[in-house]
Amino acid sequence: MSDLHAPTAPAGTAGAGGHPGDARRVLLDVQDLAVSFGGIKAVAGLSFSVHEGEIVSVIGPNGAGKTSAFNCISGFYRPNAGSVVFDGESVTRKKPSHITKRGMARTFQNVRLFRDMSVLENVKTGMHSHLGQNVFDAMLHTPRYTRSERQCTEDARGWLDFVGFRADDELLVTQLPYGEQRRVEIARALATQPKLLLLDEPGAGLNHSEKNELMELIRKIRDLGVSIVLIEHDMGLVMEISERVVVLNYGKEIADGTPAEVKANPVVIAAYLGEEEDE
Ligand SMILES: Nc1ncnc2c1ncn2[C@@H]1O[C@H](COP(=O)(O)OP(=O)(O)OP(=O)(O)O)[C@@H](O)[C@H]1O
Repeated sequence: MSDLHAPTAPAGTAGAGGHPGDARRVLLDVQDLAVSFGGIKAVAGLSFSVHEGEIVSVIGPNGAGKTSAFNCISGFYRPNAGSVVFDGESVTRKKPSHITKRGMARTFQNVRLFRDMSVLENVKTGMHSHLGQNVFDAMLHTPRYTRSERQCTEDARGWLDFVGFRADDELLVTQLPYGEQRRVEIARALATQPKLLLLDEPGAGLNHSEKNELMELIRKIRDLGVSIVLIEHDMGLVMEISERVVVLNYGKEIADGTPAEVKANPVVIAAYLGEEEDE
């Protein structure tokens, strides 16, 4: 399997929005991010940062702007204001393909896989950003192409194995149960060799034992040197897995701290109680 390389630049100090006292290098720094849709301010001045090797959860009531923030950070939405600096480079308003190449990968709230492709082909699409093939190699099936295809298949199977995929990788993804589709999506994201992985509600639709396996997998990914940011509604999962929790309400962060700090924060409690009253 391909090696995953964590960034090797020297450690700096925590940037604005980071947790005080965290001396690890800041990998992602989001400052004053904003995006609106018509009159709706989905993200309204969000600032937070993520350090190398950190697991951070982003939580908040429904409609708080979590997915919109992910979409701005990963290039799927163009923010109206603010900045996103990733691994020392401004990636604000850059295309998703550019951001993926720089080392940021993501999954989606509703699994997004190529429905007419097999599991293996789906994972192989994650590798195209860093393959040495060109269109002539592919057309003429040169020895270089054949070699690289073989390596690609081997690596894709390695990632499927890593995420604990148990079914037949020649199946179409639509033939898989939901939990397995989620694993394939994570395998495809890992195949891009990311430094940072954004997971949008990875626990949604999973049963209790699948959620435990997911937590194990997230820790395994972090142990490769990959930083992880997850949006998640399952508070049990969030509190157990996260080193730090960023809480959003109305597009802004209202708290940023350890799970224990956030759980005891009256502003956070009020935001969630407000949600219950709205229902
Ligand atoms: N493409 C869009 N067009 C119009 N409005 C949008 C769009 N994307 C998000 N919104 C609106 O922006 C607000 C924030 O939505 P977003 O999905 O980011 O919240 P969220 O915190 O991820 O919510 P949930 O937890 O329910 O997934 C909502 O009012 C939503 O309706």
